[in-house]
Amino acid sequence: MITNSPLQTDLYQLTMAAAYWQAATAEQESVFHLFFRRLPFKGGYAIAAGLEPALEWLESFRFGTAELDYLAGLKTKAATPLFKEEFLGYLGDLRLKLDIDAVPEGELVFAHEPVLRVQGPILHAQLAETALLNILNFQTLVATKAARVCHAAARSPVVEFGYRRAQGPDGGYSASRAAWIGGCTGTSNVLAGQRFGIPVLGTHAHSWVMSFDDELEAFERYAEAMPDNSTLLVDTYDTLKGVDHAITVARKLREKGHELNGIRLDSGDLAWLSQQARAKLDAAGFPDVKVVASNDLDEHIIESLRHQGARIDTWGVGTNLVTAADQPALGGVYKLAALRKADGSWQPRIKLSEQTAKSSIPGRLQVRRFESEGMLVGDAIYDVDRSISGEVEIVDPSDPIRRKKIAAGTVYKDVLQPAMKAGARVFAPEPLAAARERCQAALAKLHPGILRLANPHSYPAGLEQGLYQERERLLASFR
Ligand SMILES: Nc1ncnc2c1ncn2[C@@H]1O[C@H](COP(=O)(O)OP(=O)(O)OP(=O)(O)O)[C@@H](O)[C@H]1O
Ligand SMILES: O=P(O)(O)OC[C@H]1O[C@H](OP(=O)(O)OP(=O)(O)O)[C@H](O)[C@@H]1O
Ligand SMILES: O=C(O)c1cccnc1
Repeated sequence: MITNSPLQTDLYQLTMAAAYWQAATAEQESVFHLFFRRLPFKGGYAIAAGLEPALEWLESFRFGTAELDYLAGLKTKAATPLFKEEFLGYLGDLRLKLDIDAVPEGELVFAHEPVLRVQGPILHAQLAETALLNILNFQTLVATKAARVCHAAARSPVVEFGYRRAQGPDGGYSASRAAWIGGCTGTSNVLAGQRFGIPVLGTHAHSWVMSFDDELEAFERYAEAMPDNSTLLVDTYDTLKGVDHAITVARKLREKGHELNGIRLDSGDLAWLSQQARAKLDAAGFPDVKVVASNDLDEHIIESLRHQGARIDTWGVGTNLVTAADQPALGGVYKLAALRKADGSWQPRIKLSEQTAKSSIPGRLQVRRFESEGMLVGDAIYDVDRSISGEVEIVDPSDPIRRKKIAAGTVYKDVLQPAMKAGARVFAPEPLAAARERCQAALAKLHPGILRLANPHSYPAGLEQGLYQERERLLASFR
């Protein structure tokens, strides 16, 4: 795995840092927000993930001798040093003094809402941008994909099998973590098991069967070695004969006081084969032997298989989950939203765009999430420096005609929680299971129409009316 380094950044962050330092604006107090503009997978929600590794990165931020020596060796086209020695001395002493307010891991997040609010000296906030985006974009994407896959599987377990096809060692490692937050039951990735406490699960490969002259012998030898942990892969030659061989082994195991765990299907028509396999296992007296299926599964195939009446108990999902194959990047951005003036007040900053919806949201933002009768009813992005109370009107920044009024007195919580103050953690790292539970609890509060995979209802998340007007005013001032 990559060890944390302050060089996990784009060169322009360091050249800007040098320029802030030279311009004597490095200490200018600023606020940035990390957010995305569109929900991934054309879905109705996203699941925030990656905060803990992001905090670890921020905490470990130090330029040591090796990093400074490397930067000292960088040259311009004119063969002069890119960075002044004095600036490198400044970097050597630099400790990030940022305040971080964040959406907790496993919590729901919607388009335009800050996943993180980063406040502190602008040079510090700038040096954190690239690593924060890298960590949060990917883990949020995979946690969301996992939540979709698990939703398709209804209550049956989904095991993440993706490490071999993930985007490199670190991609696979982060993906196992995020997939568990999003709802997977376990992973085949042993390192993720050790580091994060995720249950490790698995069957065996085709190579095991191919290493013997016949399949029955292969199954018998495996069951001898793993009498209480055998799920036999039955599709190497002829799947239904493979099921018969597995039943023979299940009988022998039972004679010795053990039970076969399951069989795995990895090719062919998984709906039909699972029904045939279930019928054979039940008829032979093995109703508790599970049918596991794998083979390029994703949420859409799983949903289709369930509608076809497939008798699959456990789903093994690799490639499409850990690579988020249908949308390989989230597109989260990190935008400056406010600067503190000499008198202590905050001055909003906005990035303009041709499309109003793509212009950034100014201010120091928080998200108020409203709930009625146990279900979420809407999110209002508001500026913490403008109080909101009474009836709240939410305006969709992509389509201002879409508005929703939330009655005064509706139950709410503010979603962003303090995570760091002046570079120090506010809370001890939580067990990963807490994020997973938070995710399950949050999804249970979403209307089924929003959870739907295809063409979901859109959850009312947008700008609180006062913030919307302030943004319009700022936009108009530039026109
Ligand atoms: N009943 C089904 N309905 C929808 N999709 C299915 C069904 N059964 C299998 N699939 C999916 O179809 C895709 C391709 O399966 P296909 O049968 O073409 O290849 P395969 O069985 O892997 O072939 P091979 O023997 O070469 O491994 C996989 O993504 C698989 O999950
Ligand atoms: O299809 P995915 O969702 O990515 O799930 C993981 C796949 O990896 C394994 O295949 P592989 O051919 O690598 O090894 P095997 O010989 O054990 O089947 C396994 O059998 C699954 O098909
Ligand atoms: O244990 C398994 O069955 C497994 C593990 C990784 C990839 N495919 C399958």
